[in-house]
Amino acid sequence: MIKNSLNDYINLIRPTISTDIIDENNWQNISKVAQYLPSALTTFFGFESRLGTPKAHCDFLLCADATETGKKVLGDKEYSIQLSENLLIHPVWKNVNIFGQLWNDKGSILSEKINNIWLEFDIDETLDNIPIPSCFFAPQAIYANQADEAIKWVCDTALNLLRGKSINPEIQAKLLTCLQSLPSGAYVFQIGLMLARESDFIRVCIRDISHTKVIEFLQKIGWIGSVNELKSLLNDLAQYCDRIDLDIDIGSEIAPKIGLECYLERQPSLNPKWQLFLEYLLEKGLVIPEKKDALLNYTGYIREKDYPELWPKNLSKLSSLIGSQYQRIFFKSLHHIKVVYQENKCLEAKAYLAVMNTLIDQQRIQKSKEFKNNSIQINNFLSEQENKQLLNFIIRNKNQFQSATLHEDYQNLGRKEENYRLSSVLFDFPEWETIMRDRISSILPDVIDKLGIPPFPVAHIEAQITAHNDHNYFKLHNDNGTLESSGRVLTFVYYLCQEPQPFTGGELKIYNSTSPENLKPDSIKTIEPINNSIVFFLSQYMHEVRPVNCPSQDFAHSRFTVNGWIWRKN
Ligand SMILES: O=C(O)CCC(=O)C(=O)O
Ligand SMILES: [Fe+2]
Repeated sequence: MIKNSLNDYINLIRPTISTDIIDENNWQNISKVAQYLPSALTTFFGFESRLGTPKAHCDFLLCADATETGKKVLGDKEYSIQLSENLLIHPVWKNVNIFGQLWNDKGSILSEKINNIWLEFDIDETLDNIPIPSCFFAPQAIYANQADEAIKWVCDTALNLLRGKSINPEIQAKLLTCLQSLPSGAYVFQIGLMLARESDFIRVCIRDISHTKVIEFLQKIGWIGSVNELKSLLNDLAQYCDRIDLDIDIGSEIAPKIGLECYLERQPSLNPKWQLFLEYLLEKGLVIPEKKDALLNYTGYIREKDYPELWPKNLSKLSSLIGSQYQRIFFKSLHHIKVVYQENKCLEAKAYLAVMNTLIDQQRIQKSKEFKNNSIQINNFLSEQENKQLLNFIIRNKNQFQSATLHEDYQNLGRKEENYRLSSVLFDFPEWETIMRDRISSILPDVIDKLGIPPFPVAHIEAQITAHNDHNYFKLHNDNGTLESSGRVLTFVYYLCQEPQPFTGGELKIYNSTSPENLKPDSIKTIEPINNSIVFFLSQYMHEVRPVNCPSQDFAHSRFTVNGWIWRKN
């Protein structure tokens, strides 16, 4: 229908997405929407998948960003690409366009305050009319102390324009109460109207609200629902997720339905917590097995050379201009999973599957590929029986452990601050040390091969046993940064603990960097301390042990490791 429509992008990614997520019929309906929208509207779009039902049906959403052409398409009259006339006959699109015009006006409050806009389309079975979006915008963070100032522009300008009429004063008052009641540190990152659903509610999304503060906040703003149920759900989710954002709907009352946006760092291949989280959702009946598997396989990227015939024409033209150091890719990632809670209703989970079209630096890709292989984790390293025996040995020898912080060995790391490392260590365990050394030696050639590093002559294997109990950690360091430690080539860490795991946290994070100065947060590898697994990595990489949370504080419940270093002969 229009030239260079979003359908060019849809057709490209379509073959790479499982039919357990989006079936033929759903794709057709998504295309009916996308044909109206210029691809210049977005570099970041995605699908909302209901996980509990076998129906492979997603809704479609896209983000128009203030720093990209998306903003211009929505309302810059001078720009070469405009919203289609066919859309603008509808009042909702007219309002979006008027909103977009003010957003594009440099001196305006919207131009100052709004970072991006999301348009969300409910994809219906039979979709013959023009698509109508619900609309969310991302304001600059709004904290409690900015409530009075924010409420004015949010209601009088932003929501007013989108809705096409002023917001009911009762709802405005409720919104103000919500903003004022935000716990310290928490902020609103998104505000939306369900324009497609004829609902008067205002959706408010809140970030950096600790899960322990959610209930207090909800009660303060007058939410009615089962506090105990929600509390136990939040406690469960907090164990699997790195962050939970809170979505509430504000009308003259707070809606009983609460959305919990669950975020995990990185993608499933680099963060095993995704799998654990999805298994939890499966156990609760919130995701069907097919969709769980499809989600775990969703991540990936698409390059021009993979699908030359499907590659959008306008992008091919661009790629000849940008030169060979940069390459455009479509990157598919799991954005987050939302769990929806409402008293006396079944819980529901929805996944947000993102597609990002971005330029990447070839050299950087190569580097991070190399890094991905620079640690390996092997499960079931000892037999089940040995694993239990070693654990019992450690627990029996509790009194032989000494504080790690004070030990001279760690003074060698060049970090002498007292609180750099908190844990306790056992240095003397000759029988088990021999067993561990032998086992490690026997697989070492294979490990070196898998890591893709050149073989090196081994001098000796140094080992110790470490216990991380409640609030213990090991801050960022590397293991061979001093003259004395420079002969260490590989670090190994064998994890053991009681089952089920009596602590949370304690992940080992390995950075793609050998110095603390240029840590790249986009290439961190997270290792979960899985019982009876062993990890090997290059000692030169910066790494840290995240704080352990071990509520019982019982020594026997610690995160134990037999850890050490493989030295190079020189
Ligand atoms: O316990 C771990 O996961 C890593 C320990 C470590 O970095 C060390 O002992 O140097
Ligand atoms: Fe270390």
